[in-house]
Amino acid sequence: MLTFKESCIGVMKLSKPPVNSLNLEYLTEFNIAIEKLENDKSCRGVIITSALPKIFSAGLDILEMYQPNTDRLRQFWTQVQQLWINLYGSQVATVAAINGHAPAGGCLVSLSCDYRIMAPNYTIGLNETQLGIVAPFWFSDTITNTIGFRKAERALQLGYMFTTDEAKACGLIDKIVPPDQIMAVAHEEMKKMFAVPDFARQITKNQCRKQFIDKLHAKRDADTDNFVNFITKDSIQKAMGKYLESLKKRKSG
Ligand SMILES: CCCCCCCC/C=C/C=C/CC(=O)SCCNC(=O)CCNC(=O)[C@H](O)C(C)(C)COP(=O)(O)OP(=O)(O)OC[C@H]1O[C@@H](n2cnc3c(N)ncnc32)[C@H](O)[C@@H]1OP(=O)(O)O
Repeated sequence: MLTFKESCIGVMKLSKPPVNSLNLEYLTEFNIAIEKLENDKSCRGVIITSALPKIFSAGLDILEMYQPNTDRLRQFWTQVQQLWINLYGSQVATVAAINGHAPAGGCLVSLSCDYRIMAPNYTIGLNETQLGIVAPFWFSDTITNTIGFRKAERALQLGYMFTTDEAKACGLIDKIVPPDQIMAVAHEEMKKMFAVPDFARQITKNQCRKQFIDKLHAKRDADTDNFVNFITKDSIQKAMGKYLESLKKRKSG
């Protein structure tokens, strides 16, 4: 993770080649970095983007979920939950500068921010069902809160990956920006949020989001148990094995 501060704005650049997949170590690093910025009194905003060309993040590392060690799988999911809690509940203003594809967990990271700008000709969405897995309730809540129930239900059922244009049309992202302007526009959007007194913006954000974060807090252990039981099922392992194979075939084909 490349993290630096530009005045009162923290910039986090995901930099885990080849595709910024989020494994246990990287999620832990991500959480430490965001918590550090959150606790830095001089930091008012955070921009999340990718240091890699063409990929914002491929989402959760599928290899963590395929033929897993159960203890590690539990730790992995705890870090995924923590990342969402940290980002969705963040008191600083957050902008996702989506400069590449953003499937599944990559989409969730961006949906957890306050504002999303995206470069053209990429795809974004919660494609879990295409892997034969199910997005947990807090992933569904987050997309539903962004694009509304009907569109979210349809997109979740299909595991639909939106093009940048489609994402803009349904409100999954807020603005389409050429890649060379994405950081400049992220700073402009940040300034708009800074024009509102921090405490008023923060209380408003809490009013909108707290109930969803509280829901996960209340069910956190059960959510981890569900995840581990679900992922370790033979049928789910088979589906994930097939998906991994299809990724490799697509590459060679
Ligand atoms: C009853 C209710 C219970 C509820 C329980 C909860 C259930 C479970 C919840 C889980 C939620 C999971 C969310 C996720 O994030 S799952 C991850 C989904 N991600 C994807 O599907 C992305 C797949 N990848 C791609 O589409 C492409 O790789 C792309 C990101 C578009 C990049 O394409 P390209 O540039 O062409 O690169 P390659 O495809 O060649 O990939 C390069 C290598 O990276 C490997 N790879 C890709 N993605 C992942 C990944 N997510 N994890 C691990 N590895 C990944 C790919 O296989 C290549 O590897 P190699 O070079 O060895 O062949």
